[in-house]
Amino acid sequence: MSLSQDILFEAQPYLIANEKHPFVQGIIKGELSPEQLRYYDKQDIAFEYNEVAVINALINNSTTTDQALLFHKRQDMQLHMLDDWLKREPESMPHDWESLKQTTIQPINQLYRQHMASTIQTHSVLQILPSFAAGEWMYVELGKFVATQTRVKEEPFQSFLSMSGDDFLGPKGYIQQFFDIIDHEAESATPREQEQAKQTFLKSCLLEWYFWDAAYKLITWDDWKKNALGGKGGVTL
Ligand SMILES: Cc1ncc(CO)c(N)n1
Repeated sequence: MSLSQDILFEAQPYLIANEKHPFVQGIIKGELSPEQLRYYDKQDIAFEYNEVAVINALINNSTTTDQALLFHKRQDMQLHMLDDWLKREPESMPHDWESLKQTTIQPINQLYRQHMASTIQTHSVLQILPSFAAGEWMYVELGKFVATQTRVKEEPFQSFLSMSGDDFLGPKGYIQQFFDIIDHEAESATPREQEQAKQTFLKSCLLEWYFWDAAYKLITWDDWKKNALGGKGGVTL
């Protein structure tokens, strides 16, 4: 079994848990409040900017020119997507550089961003790529899942999880190419390095669930503070 097959097998329970999460169910049914959507929006733009740094590291540490070109193409898409996102200015939340820079990175987002960024210092595509590819894979799979459900047609729900299309799917799509790169790099890696890469992927899948959960419950550092300083022994956030 290739490393990517092994990873995907172990990632299945995480995918099912993400499908069941009330935020994902809320996208399908159109049952999320403006506050929940705004929280997600703000945190996710900041998350995607962090991905720019991770993709840069993938370009820097590519072991072939083809890899570098693929990551470069993905980076181009990322920056265009962010540019389009920032141009949308709903009344509830202006999307511009200044307000984005002032957005507080909330606890789970910080944990996830740092989980991904911490792989950069390995200078290894095998260690960096799974941290990023997991979220891509999760969103594409969730997109396929919501497409099988009777989902509401109204915006913003309809456009949610629509990260599919030819760019990501099929044998030449990003997802398969990322897994091919992981398998190629695994060939010259030790079992321990392969295990580390797998655990990195699975941790990203877990943090995907917590990312929905934080948006669903609107969890902030203030909640963490109140919980810690409230003198009631704390509850699980
Ligand atoms: C948290 C998160 N994970 C993955 C994606 C897909 O890029 C996203 N937009 N946000």
